Amino acid sequence: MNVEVRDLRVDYGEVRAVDGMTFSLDEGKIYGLLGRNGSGKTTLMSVLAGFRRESGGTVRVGGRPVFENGKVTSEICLIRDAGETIDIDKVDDALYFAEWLRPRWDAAYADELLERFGLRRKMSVKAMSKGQRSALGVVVGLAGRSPLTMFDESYLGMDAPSRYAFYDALLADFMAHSRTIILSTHLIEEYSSLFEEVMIIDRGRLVVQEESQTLLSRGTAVTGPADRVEEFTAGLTVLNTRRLGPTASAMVYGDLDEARRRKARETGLELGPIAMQDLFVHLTEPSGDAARAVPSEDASADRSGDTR
Ligand SMILES: Nc1ncnc2c1ncn2[C@@H]1O[C@H](COP(=O)(O)OP(=O)(O)OP(=O)(O)O)[C@@H](O)[C@H]1O
Repeated sequence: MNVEVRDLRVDYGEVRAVDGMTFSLDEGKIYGLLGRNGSGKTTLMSVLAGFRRESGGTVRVGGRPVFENGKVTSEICLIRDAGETIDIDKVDDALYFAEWLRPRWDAAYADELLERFGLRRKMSVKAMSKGQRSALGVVVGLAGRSPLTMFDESYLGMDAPSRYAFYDALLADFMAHSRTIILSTHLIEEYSSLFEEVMIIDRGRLVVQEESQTLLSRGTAVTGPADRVEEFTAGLTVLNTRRLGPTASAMVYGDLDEARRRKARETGLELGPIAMQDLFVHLTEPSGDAARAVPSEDASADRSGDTR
């Protein structure tokens, strides 16, 4: 299901949690939603799921408004963190409700996933560990096959083997049953290979929306003698510089064409990739407006109010 958001604002009293976001999401893609604590990820997804009404702007999912629109919300699933299912008695009840709510529910697949995560239908939800409750959320989110499925830090408490089982199941099921998936996470490196596109939000605003590979290709680590690094990076957007004695390593954001890359190598500089997590940290630096200084085309369109 495609998503169209225009100038979205969400206020909690005096607090503006989402501050004028405009973006579009395509059908059949996996999006990573990244942002520091309190940047507005949960609020944004709550509005996309129809749990909360927007304070201003418009939200359309599959071309239709979402809030208090049962036809649309039955096609949307937002799995939040592990505490949410705690009021439900047994795993069986959680699955019963999920099946009742979700028109595309696949019961056989739900059973397969339960087994994969070591869960049983008779288990008491209250007695489950945090990781087991997260795994139950994953089962509900995947077996629901909702055309817009969102997982909001749904890995909390899950150990590494369970998280990897989640990533494998998500990719395999997405390949078999295409839908729009949004994954919000702080485990950026672990998740990054799942994302086709990345959205970075900062203080309620969208600062980057890029294909994952494009975003990664915009970051380059330039390493070598400090004076040459300084000379080479003059005029470029430098997110961060580290010095170790006479050597410096600068994190450059922006496209470096082949001529520049050749020049760097000829002057004895090394060029390397930057991890998505490092890019994220520096693009959302509270002190500097790095991302705002070097917006992606999509995000700059967002701020100027253009449509994509
Ligand atoms: N119910 C609420 N009442 C008042 N303010 C709220 C409420 N929920 C969220 N906020 C505020 O809105 C802002 C965005 O919060 P939100 O939970 O959407 O961020 P987040 O990006 O999901 O954070 P985290 O990564 O820590 O989960 C924060 O400043 C938060 O304090």
